[in-house]
Amino acid sequence: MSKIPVTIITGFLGAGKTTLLRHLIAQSNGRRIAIVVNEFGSLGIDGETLRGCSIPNCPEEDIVELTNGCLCCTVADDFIPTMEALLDRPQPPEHIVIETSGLALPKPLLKAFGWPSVRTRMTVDGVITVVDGPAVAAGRFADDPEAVAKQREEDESLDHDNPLEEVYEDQLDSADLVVLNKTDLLDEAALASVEAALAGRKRRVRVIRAREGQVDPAVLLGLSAAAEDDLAARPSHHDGADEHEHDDFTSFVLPIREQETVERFTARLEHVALTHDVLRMKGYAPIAGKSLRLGVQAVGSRIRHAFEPWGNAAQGEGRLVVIGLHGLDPIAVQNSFDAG
Ligand SMILES: Nc1nc2c(ncn2[C@@H]2O[C@H](COP(=O)(O)OP(=O)(O)OP(=O)(O)O)[C@@H](O)[C@H]2O)c(=O)[nH]1
Repeated sequence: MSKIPVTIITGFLGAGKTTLLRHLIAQSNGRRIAIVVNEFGSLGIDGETLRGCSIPNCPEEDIVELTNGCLCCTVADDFIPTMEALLDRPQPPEHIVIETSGLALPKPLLKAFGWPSVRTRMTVDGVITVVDGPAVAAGRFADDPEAVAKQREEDESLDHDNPLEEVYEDQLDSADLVVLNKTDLLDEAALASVEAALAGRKRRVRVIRAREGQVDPAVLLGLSAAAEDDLAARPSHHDGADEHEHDDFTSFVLPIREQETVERFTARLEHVALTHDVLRMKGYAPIAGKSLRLGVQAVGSRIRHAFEPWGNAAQGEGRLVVIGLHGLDPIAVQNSFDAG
């Protein structure tokens, strides 16, 4: 029996993983693809976004959500049973795509594919790392990405005390393919500089540019990497550690009451982004006089919004998932939102 290929999509918070997945589903040409979405925090926004994608060949039951946080800590209880359940369906998927949380270290997930019940039936076709071009160009993960890449080549024991940088580098160092996304927000010189930094890394992988995650599925699927057999070539800052810390990051959900207008709501979000060091906000709000809800996405201070159906969510009850570094105070963020 041939093994079912699994593609892992990783990449930092807000890099464009869900956007890329939507494109992939829309272009799947009837191929039976099951999607497993792992979220950091307790509210599954990505799964909902995908379910609401209204793409005809994307049935809801093919989207499975794991919202219990870190995959590697829930492998036995959550992840393995989920994968087994997918395999045991009367019509098993032809391909499985896993979107990891933007804060996930991919290596523990790769290790899970060594589990006996999974190893015989699935193989990791490839790890695709989506990179947020503007965030890297702005030095969000390292003060000077090029200098760090160079230094890293020279010094294996380089001390990284920035948890963001560690996550970002672990995601890159597990990749079989890097998608440099949001090219519309960078000029050619900035793109070339980010590419140079990526090319300077020890693990050499192909980098392709993308806008709105638009990459041909033929490029993404079918890499035949068998990554589970190739762990040693994918270094991690956490190699050798039995457990890793989750305390670096925090996530909470704020209830959002009805907002007077779209502008008032986004102004409040902007105020939060300016006054607190938030990494990511996503959610939805009721807007006075509107039957649809307003979906919002914020990466740093860049905010996007669009009206969307309420789906299965309770009508009129808005929610905002906020993710930041440890110590981000929910009450202070709520106050900042209210004052905005
Ligand atoms: N300008 C621009 N925005 C983009 C592009 N791709 C994605 N976005 C926007 O970036 C935001 C984050 O995109 P997502 O696809 O939700 O990112 P993600 O990696 O799934 O985010 P997490 O699951 O929270 O880690 C959304 O507002 C997208 O619309 C792009 O190529 N250009």
